[in-house]
Amino acid sequence: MTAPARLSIASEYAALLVQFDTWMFDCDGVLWHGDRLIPGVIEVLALLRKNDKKVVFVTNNATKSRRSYKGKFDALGVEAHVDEIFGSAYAAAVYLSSVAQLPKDKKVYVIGQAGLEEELHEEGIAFLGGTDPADALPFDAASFTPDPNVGAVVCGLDTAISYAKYSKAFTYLSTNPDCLFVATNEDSTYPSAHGLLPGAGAISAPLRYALGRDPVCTGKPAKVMLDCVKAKVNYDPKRTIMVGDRLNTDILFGKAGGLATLLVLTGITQEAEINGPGASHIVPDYVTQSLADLRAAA
Ligand SMILES: O=C(O)[C@H](O)[C@H](O)COP(=O)(O)O
Ligand SMILES: [Mg+2]
Repeated sequence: MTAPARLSIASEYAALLVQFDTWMFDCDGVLWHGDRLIPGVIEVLALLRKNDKKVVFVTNNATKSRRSYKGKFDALGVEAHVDEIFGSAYAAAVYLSSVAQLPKDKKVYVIGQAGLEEELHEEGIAFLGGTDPADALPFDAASFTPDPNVGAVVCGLDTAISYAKYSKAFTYLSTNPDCLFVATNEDSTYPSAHGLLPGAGAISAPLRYALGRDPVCTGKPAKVMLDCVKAKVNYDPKRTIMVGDRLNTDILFGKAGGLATLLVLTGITQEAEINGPGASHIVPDYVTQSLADLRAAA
């Protein structure tokens, strides 16, 4: 199994800058932890833009829409434009409208937060559940009447998850064989500003177990996520690099898309997963400790 090239000297970072015109960045664990920016990120992104590089952000975090991510970038002082931002909430909405072609009279039952609702709305898809306060009330099976127009259940990171939400989603999916089951992403953990927390994959897991059925995943490494990028961004895969912190989403996404891959160790992946006997079979092209290391290329 080939080993990744461990970057360490300025000339190696400078060589990457010359070799790649388009830089795709994962967000959680690469740019920030929660609302805490990783030091050096602003300088590196500014260096890339100064060198006329294309910058794209591709996050599996479905809690925010592209528009609300633009607000987060602005608040953190990071230059970003809505058309450079791609989230798994957007990919899920595009999947439902353009790939699954959910009939216009059908609705989506949402397990997730405002980002998912905003992207569904933007795609003209009606939904219920999500952040609706009524959905947080205790579940009463005797009085629950499923909405007959629900044609899909979409599950994303939901920090207000409840048994009531699981029961409604389970009812829609178990009583209607035609009801689509979509997961925005399957990240097992979320690198918050205060350490790891359960990720979206841990939110959909109880439904998968109860149903004995796997959802269609629209986030990285799924092809539909890269198709969303391709539809808006013109790039040459041979001169594009994907920078991520998780092997089974970001690096797999890059490899599947024919991109070069750079793993950073500021997020999920630990050293033992890329070196030694327990190393993963998913091998990035390059590894560096932090995105900030690219400042050496200046
Ligand atoms: O859903 C999750 O678990 C998190 O959003 C996860 O951190 C994915 O975010 P990304 O690293 O793709 O920005
Ligand atoms: Mg990440």
